[in-house]
Amino acid sequence: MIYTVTLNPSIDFLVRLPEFKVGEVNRMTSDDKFPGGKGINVSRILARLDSHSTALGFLGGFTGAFIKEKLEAEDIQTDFVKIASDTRINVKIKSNIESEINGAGPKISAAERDAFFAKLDVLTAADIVVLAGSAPASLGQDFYLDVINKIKAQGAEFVIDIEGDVLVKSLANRPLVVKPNNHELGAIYGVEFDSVEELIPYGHKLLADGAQYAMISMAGDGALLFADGKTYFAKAIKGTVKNSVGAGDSMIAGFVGEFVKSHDAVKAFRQGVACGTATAFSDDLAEAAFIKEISDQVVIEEC
Ligand SMILES: Nc1ncnc2c1ncn2[C@@H]1O[C@H](COP(=O)(O)OP(=O)(O)OP(=O)(O)O)[C@@H](O)[C@H]1O
Ligand SMILES: O=P(O)(O)OC[C@@]1(O)O[C@H](CO)[C@@H](O)[C@@H]1O
Repeated sequence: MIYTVTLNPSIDFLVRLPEFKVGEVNRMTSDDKFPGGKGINVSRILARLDSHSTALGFLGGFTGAFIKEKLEAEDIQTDFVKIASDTRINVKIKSNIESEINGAGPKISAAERDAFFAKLDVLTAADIVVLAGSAPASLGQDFYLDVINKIKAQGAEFVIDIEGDVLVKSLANRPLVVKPNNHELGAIYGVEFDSVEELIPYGHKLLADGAQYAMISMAGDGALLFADGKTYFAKAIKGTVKNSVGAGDSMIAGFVGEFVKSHDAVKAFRQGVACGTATAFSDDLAEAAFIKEISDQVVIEEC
């Protein structure tokens, strides 16, 4: 069974306007509200690919109720800890430039934190847990290290998609796959990359430091896979970007969903790239038929 953990879910409030003018009243031309947060996005894509997952984390207030209702309407099993504070709302501005304003997240009490750990008691060696996105400020990013210890103690595998030094610290526990984007990878190792070639040694470093597989996503510049000492490149597919929010999460979902079935990392990478690309070219997360259409166009070559 695949579990996803979203410690800090969000309603993604997507607003469209022709030009965003700072310091003035801006009027939207249209808007949408989506259930968001990285782990939740992974569960939503998995469901579209007919892969079952259970979404875990913290949800509270009217915002939390909205997310739960939307996930249940998509037949996604949920087992969130109900919290006293409201789940955050993240604003995604689609305009002449794309901007995002993400909340710090609600207060999580000690009892709510303990209730979350109790949910992990069900994990077994047959499970994979996808940990994705920020932790609410009240928990702190180091909380992930305790969660990983618990997952390992239960004998389960984990996948981690978070920013910063906690990602690096998690590598020693052998995550199944990690997927920093090129900017996150540069920030982790304190380097700036001018070309794809310059990224490659750092992708192998992720494996040397403990990751079983690593992908590096590069938005409109494609993606890299590091597997069994080899490097693979997937060239970006051309298309019209509608909303790239969740492209990275879709890529993780595609990889994990396929890897669970075939244990073939290259096949899983292809599905990951297809899901990420299809989401970038969709208003919400991608639908299954579009993922299939894009998948036929993905070309992967060994570098
Ligand atoms: N503009 C684009 N054109 C083509 N493919 C794209 C584009 N944006 C994303 N993709 C595909 O989706 C993958 C993941 O996207 P990206 O690198 O933006 O992830 P991310 O930075 O983690 O995204 P996010 O945090 O918004 O979910 C890319 O490697 C690429 O294959
Ligand atoms: O603030 P975090 O947890 O880092 O990221 C949260 C978020 O930006 O990530 C998803 C897209 O990847 C969105 O659904 C959500 O709003």
